[in-house]
Amino acid sequence: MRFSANLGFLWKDRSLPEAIRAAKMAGFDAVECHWPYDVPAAEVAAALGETGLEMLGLNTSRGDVASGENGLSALPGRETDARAAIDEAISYASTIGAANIHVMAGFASGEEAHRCFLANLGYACKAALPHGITILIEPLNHYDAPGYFLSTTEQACMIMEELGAPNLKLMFDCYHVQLMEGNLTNRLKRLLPVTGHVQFASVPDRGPPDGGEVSYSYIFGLLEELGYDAPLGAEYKPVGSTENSLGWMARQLRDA
Ligand SMILES: O=C(O)C(=O)CO
Repeated sequence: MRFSANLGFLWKDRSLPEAIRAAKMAGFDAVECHWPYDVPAAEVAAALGETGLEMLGLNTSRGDVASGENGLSALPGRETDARAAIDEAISYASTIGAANIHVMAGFASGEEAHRCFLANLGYACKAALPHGITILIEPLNHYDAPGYFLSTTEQACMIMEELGAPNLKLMFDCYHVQLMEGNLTNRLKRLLPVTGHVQFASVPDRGPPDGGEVSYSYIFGLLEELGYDAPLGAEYKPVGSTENSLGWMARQLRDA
């Protein structure tokens, strides 16, 4: 069982290179992040090289955060900005050797938004392919992100089927999926072949995975049984220091 530290939430008080070093010290097998763009990619690449950790993925930029944007790729009329964000993510990911890019849809609904998202994802998949990069789409729950375009794995599957791109996969975040759809066991069994990355956090608090309504020791065991051996993304919000939130990992690795 291997774990990836999501540095969008863990060691958020440190610079990205320092957070990578902290994740290594704490025993994580990999790291992932949200929006690394204000840190020069060379600095991130140096910290990854020094620690031997792989950056599994990053998100496309959200757009104008001050005005409440949370992604651009499903916003009709914003194709130029969406594709610039995709190009930026591909350039950053290829410099630091990140294998996945989560293309963020944004707040939108309806048929026009669906067509816009498909077209931008088609652009992203084609541009990412020569770099060996996988494009991920992630359903976000409507409690944290009301009005976000992509909110269920069912919708994500329809999009993946319609586009049919070989490098388009699902980001299965157990936290979001449990809040929107539940039935985690059957969904993981069914969707693992089209899943590019798995993330987790307690439900409903988005805290460490040792409390709340989901038994993650069961979910981690299930994933292992299903032969999924990629690092699992710890994307939770620690209360207090990240180090003090890591008891779950020590227990998990001890009991494995
Ligand atoms: O909320 C998430 O899971 C995201 O990756 C977007 O920030």
